[in-house]
Amino acid sequence: MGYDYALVHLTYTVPPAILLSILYAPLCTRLDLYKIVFLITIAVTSTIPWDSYLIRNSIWSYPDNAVMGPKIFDIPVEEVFFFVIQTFNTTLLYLLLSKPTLHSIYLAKEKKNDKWKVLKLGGQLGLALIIKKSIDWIKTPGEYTYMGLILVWASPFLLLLWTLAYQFLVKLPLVSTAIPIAIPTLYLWVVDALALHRGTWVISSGTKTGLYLPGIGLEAEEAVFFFLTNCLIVFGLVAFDNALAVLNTFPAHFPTVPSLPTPALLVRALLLPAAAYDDDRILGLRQSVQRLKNKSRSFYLASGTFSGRLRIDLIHLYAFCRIADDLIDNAKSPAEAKLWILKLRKFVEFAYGEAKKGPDGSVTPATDINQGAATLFAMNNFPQDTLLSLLYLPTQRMDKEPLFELIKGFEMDLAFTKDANSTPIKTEPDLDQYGARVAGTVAHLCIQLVLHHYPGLSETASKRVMAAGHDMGIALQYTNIARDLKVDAENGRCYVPISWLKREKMTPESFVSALRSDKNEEFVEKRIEKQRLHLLERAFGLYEKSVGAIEELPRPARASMRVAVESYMQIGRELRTPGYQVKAGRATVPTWKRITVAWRALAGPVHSTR
Ligand SMILES: CC(C)=CCC/C(C)=C/CC/C(C)=C/CC/C(C)=C/[C@@H]1[C@@H](COP(=O)(O)OP(=O)(O)O)[C@]1(C)CC/C=C(\C)CC/C=C(\C)CCC=C(C)C
Repeated sequence: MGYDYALVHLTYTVPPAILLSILYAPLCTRLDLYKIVFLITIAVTSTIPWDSYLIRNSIWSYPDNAVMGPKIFDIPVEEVFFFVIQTFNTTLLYLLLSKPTLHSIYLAKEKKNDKWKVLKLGGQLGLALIIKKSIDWIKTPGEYTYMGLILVWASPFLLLLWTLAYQFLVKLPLVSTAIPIAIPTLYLWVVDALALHRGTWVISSGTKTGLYLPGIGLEAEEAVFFFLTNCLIVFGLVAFDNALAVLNTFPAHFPTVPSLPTPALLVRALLLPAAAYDDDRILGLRQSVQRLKNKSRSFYLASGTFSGRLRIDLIHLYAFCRIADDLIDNAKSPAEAKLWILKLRKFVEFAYGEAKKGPDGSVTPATDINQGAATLFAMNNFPQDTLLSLLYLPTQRMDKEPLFELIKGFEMDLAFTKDANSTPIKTEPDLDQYGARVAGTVAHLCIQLVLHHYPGLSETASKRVMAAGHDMGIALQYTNIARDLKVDAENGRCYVPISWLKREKMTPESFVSALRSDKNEEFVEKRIEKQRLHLLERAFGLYEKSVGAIEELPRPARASMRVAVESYMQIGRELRTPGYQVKAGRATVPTWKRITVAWRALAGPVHSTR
């Protein structure tokens, strides 16, 4: 009896497991736990018979003085623990690295005889040849026996996973495929070489090739073994995510998706022929994600922490809001902006207008991509690259009133006709109303989506979170205005209420001129800063009043909502830091700080104005 093998775990496999667990804990969902347990169960059950066979046939062995003693089917318990910990570590690394990935956008509809068929067949053929060769090697015992045994065990699983998930294995970013294979493989090569040199485990000499990995002197079989086992784990996870992406993306095939899909449902999703995929849905999602990625660093980061169909709905909602705001903001004339407002209203009317009431009073809701009037209207009136995002706005899951209110908010901006003095924001209540329209509404819609996907909150609690969300939306809008004072001034806009400016003996026009100038006297700069701080004071007042309500939201959306709010309010915290200089007209939050803020928000309630 000895502790050498146990020591290998204590020194090399357990510390990374602890580190990865600490890093991933705030991001971990029930679905992630399900994936981890699923993968470990498959890894352990599929490896035990093979490993046991190898030990009983003396391909490798463990000196008595290196292991503690207890065995399962002749395998030392330390070795069984190895299957568990290796799968755990590689899985956590994969989950961590692929958190930002929205898997649905990597699905691809297949057409007859396109490149996908060739690729799938090529991979299958390659793996089938490997299986054939390894059987030949096993049949003639000798120096290729161990290599043959490794390949004959791993390749059929790889063949199966390739057949089910080849699209994702090829298309996913390398950070979700190659990196989580490469890092644990290189690490385990070093650990294995050290253990072999110490004699913790021994490979018999008659059944190995005698080839070594240059540099660390590791047997080729061991190098192949660790590479393939990590491939198996990552391929398995990719197939799992492929199945989830199919389930989440195609409601026509899978109307409802349980929070923890059964293995049978996952297999059914993987077996859906890629020719049956709805490519408009995939393209629409790709366009909405691209818009989110290009336009908002805060919400893009936050979107990665939401999951399933809620994440998809929020991304389409963001795209709709962004498209509407941009069409109006970038219009070449007030007349064009007015026309966009009319068109947006009409589009929303059409999008909601298709619900039909039957003679018995039953309501047939509009389908979420309206093949009827809304589609036709959008095709005739909106730019090509906005169509799919508009059409996939999740109208059946949200009220229409907030959307009309949002458009009313955009309409308020049209009042800035001649100069900044024509502002519609005369008093603080005017600014609150503007914030309620452009942001309170967005909060209402976001919360509605959350409550649709995670139902069960009582009516009173729902009302409470809606009211708090409304205030939080206004808080974000105040922050947005404080950040964009200079940018808005360049466009002749001033959102600071006239009543506030009056106290400083300023008008919107003089305030805008000061913001545009680089040569202000110190007292003018101080006045500008005072207005910015006043806006932020109100922003944080509203934030403090409403932030607690996030903890009343359904648990699966709580932490993600915290990230969305906190990563935006961080802009306000930066602006409030004494001595902070606004660069290029806009306050930005460095990436490392964004990630830290998001991580802290995921870990638990934040409640901080500083
Ligand atoms: C995670 C994810 C994808 C969320 C989507 C959130 C979403 C739909 C945002 C829409 C943003 C948008 C373009 C709205 C148009 C009107 C507008 C410009 C509003 C301002 C947003 C700023 O966005 P951005 O900085 O990108 O815009 P500009 O560069 O300035 O043009 C706003 C500041 C409003 C955003 C308001 C919210 C997202 C609501 C926040 C409140 C909650 C989520 C509720 C919290 C819950 C409780 C219970 C308190």
